[in-house]
Parts: sequence; C-alpha cells; structure tokens
Amino acid sequence: MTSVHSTRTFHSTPTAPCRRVGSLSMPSPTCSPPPKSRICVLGAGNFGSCLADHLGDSDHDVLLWSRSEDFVKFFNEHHKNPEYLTDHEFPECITAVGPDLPSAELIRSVDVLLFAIPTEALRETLTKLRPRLDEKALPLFIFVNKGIEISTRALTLEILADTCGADIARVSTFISGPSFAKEIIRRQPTSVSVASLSQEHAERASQVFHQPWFRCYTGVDPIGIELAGALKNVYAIAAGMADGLGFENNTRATRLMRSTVLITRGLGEMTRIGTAYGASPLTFLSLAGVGDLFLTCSSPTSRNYTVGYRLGKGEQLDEIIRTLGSVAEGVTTAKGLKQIIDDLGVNARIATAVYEVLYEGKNVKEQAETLMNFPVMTELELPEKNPNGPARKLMQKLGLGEDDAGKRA
Ligand SMILES: NC(=O)c1ccc[n+]([C@@H]2O[C@H](COP(=O)([O-])OP(=O)(O)OC[C@H]3O[C@@H](n4cnc5c(N)ncnc54)[C@H](O)[C@@H]3O)[C@@H](O)[C@H]2O)c1
Ligand SMILES: O=P(O)(O)OC[C@H](O)CO
Repeated sequence: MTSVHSTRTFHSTPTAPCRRVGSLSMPSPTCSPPPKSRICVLGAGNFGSCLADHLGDSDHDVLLWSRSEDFVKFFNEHHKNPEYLTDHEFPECITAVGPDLPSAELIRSVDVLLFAIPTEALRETLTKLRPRLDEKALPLFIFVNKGIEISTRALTLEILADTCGADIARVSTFISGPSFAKEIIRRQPTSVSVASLSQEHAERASQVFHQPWFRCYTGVDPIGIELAGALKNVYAIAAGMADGLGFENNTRATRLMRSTVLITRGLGEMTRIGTAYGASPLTFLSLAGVGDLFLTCSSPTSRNYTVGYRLGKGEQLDEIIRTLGSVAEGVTTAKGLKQIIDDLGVNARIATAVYEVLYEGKNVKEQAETLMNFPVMTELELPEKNPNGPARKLMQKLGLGEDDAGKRA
C-alpha cells in the first residue's frame, strides 16, 4: 500500500503574517499560527475565490487555478475576479494559474490541492489530474463541493476512489458547514466541519484553514459530512419553494415559521437517509448538518433557496438556472438523491417532492398541499443501521473493513 503523504513535510518558512482582517475586528489567534503552506485552489468561482482570499490572508502561498484564460490574465493584472465577488480586491500574494490544468511540476510544488469546483465536474478533472500526481510526494487533497454525482449517485469519496485510487481517497479531507462565500470574503465569523477517514489528515487540513474567524471542527465520518452538505441543498430548495408560494402571508415571522418546520422535518429526513446509507446519525447534528441546513434554508443569499423561491413564484427551472449566474448543486443532487432514496426504501417525502417539481414537472403548490395533507405519522424514526448499505460498499472499495466503517459511523 502506498504511504500517502508520509514523505511530505509542509513548507514552514516562518514569515511575518500578512493578515488583513475585514470589517470585523478579530483578536489574534491564541494558538500558534499554522505553518506556511503552498496551496493550489482549483476553481475560481465564488467559493474557490473566497477561500483563496482567506488562505492568502492566513499567510499561505496561494495559486488560484481557473479554466478561463481571460480570468487568469485579468486576475493577475487587477487582483480582482471579473465574474464573482467582483467588488473584492484580493491580496497580491495570490497568483492565478491556468487555463491548462496544473502540471505535474506545479502539483509537486504544492502542499495542498483544494478543489472548489462543482461535483459534476470532479470526475473529469480528477481523471485528467491523476497521471500528473507523484505518488511519493502527494499533496493533501481537500474538497469543499456539496453534491452527489447524478449518473453514478457517487459521493466525492467514491469519485476519488474511482479516479485516483483508494490510497488517496482514504486520506482526503472534506470541508462543509454554514459558509457563504459572500460572508467569508468579509471575514464574518464562520465555523465548519472538517472530516476525513484519517483523523490526522482532518487535523492537518484544519491547521491550514483555522483562524479565529474561520473555526474548524474535525471528525472521521466524511460520508455523513458529504451527505449532509449535499442534502441540505435539496431542503433549501424546498424552503425557498414554501416561501415563494407565500401562502398569502409572507411576513418575516411567517417565513421564519415555515422554514423552521421545513428545517426540523428536513433534518429528520436527512438523518434517516444518512443512517440508512451507513453514516452516523450524530453527524447530522454537526455544523455540516443542522448548521448548514439552518443557514441555507433561511437565507435568500443561498442559491438553492433562491432556485426554490423562484420556482414557488412560478418561474421555469431552465430560466432560473440560465440566469442564476452560479451553481446550485441541489438541482443535480435531487436527481441522484431520488435514486438513493428509492434504493434504500427510506421515507423522504420532502426530497421526493422537490425531485418531482424539478424533474417531473409537478406543480409546486400542489406538492406543498400533498405534503400538508399526509395523515398523522410518527414524528421521529430512525432506520436500522443497514449492514449492506452504500457506506459499507464504499468502505470495501477503499480497502477498509466492516470494523473501520463501524468505528466511524
Ligand atoms: N458559494 C458558496 O457560498 C459555497 C459555500 C460552500 C460550498 N460551496 C460549494 O463549492 C462548490 C463551488 O461552488 P461555487 O460557489 O464556487 O460555484 P460557482 O458557480 O461560483 O463557481 C464554480 C466554478 O467552477 C468552475 N467549473 C465549473 N465546471 C467546471 C469544469 N468542468 N471544470 C473545471 N472548472 C469548472 C467554474 O468555472 C467556476 O469557476 C459547489 O460544490 C458549492 O456547493 C459553495
Ligand atoms: O448558495 P448555496 O445554496 O449553494 O449555499 C452555499 C453554502 O453551501 C452555504 O453553506
């Protein structure tokens, strides 16, 4: 078995921090600052850009890869992103690279590869990167996407195993939690879940990101963390739909009441699906679980909530996607999730209703009425842990046994 990352020591040049704190005045870190790392962020959309900015501020050397030649030129000249977060001025220590994917030489020179591209684009990107990886000097792999691949229903952990192999997947790390790019860029306090099958790698990734304004909490249930991040987007679409419908009264208090019910019922549903899948039910109480669900279901800043809201107002999905200007992963995830729900035989009425609006042309108002007309039901039910669930099969693909899965879930 290849010893992934074992030969790698992080760059640790002790330089004076070039930290710029945004609108919020934050105290200096109480812990010692993380060693300076060289990081390549893949994806220069909203999230890749804001994380590059945060990491640059945290005194790391940052390369920001984009597939657009125009972006690379514009960014390096003006230190601004021409398409996303356009008002923000980025620190000069961030260099844009691209449009070709990072070369083997560039990858050998970095400590961290941070992937901030949509889930649907990952398989292709990782497949192309694989031949450029030097197994003796692999960087730390970190992923922040929140989705399920439509055609395979795979989580990123599985996409990674398929494209880069189990050794890399076992030590890759997933960051998820309530975190809007627009707020991170303004240094609003943010806290996230950081999970890997390897606690050591989750801790390393956390050291790279952790600051008083960006707090990291580690865990070893990446399957649960990935599911939570992907599923909350589907419930955010549902919450947006409910608010878009308005039900005659759309005061803030009424909207809050609607989203509170959806969040609570959505959390139960997410936890049921996750448990049947083989994740730990506890993971859905994390920042990536209920934390992100609360944020995304109750904020118009969310693109997924916005998709739902505009559907509730009667707009067509094609038109919403065409004009959104950014990815809403809940739309594709709803499709993969529907297959997972059917395979697992889990009761997931909200996610199913969202799927039927998005892909079967069902009417939003009728779906809401159907949900509200279901008879009395047991409020909380958790399926038995499924010993043959998808998580177990994924663990086997990663060369890990039942005991390993059991310890984590
Ligand atoms: N924006 C947020 O607040 C936020 C927060 C947490 C997580 N995320 C997650 O981060 C991921 C990226 O989101 P975002 O907000 O940056 O989206 P975005 O739409 O703002 O940007 C997506 C980026 O990915 C690139 N991209 C798309 N397809 C690609 C392909 N085939 N190959 C290479 N690059 C490709 C685009 O060019 C763009 O730079 C999503 O999975 C999202 O769920 C976003
Ligand atoms: O804008 P959304 O709906 O993709 O949500 C962004 C983040 O996932 C919120 O944590």
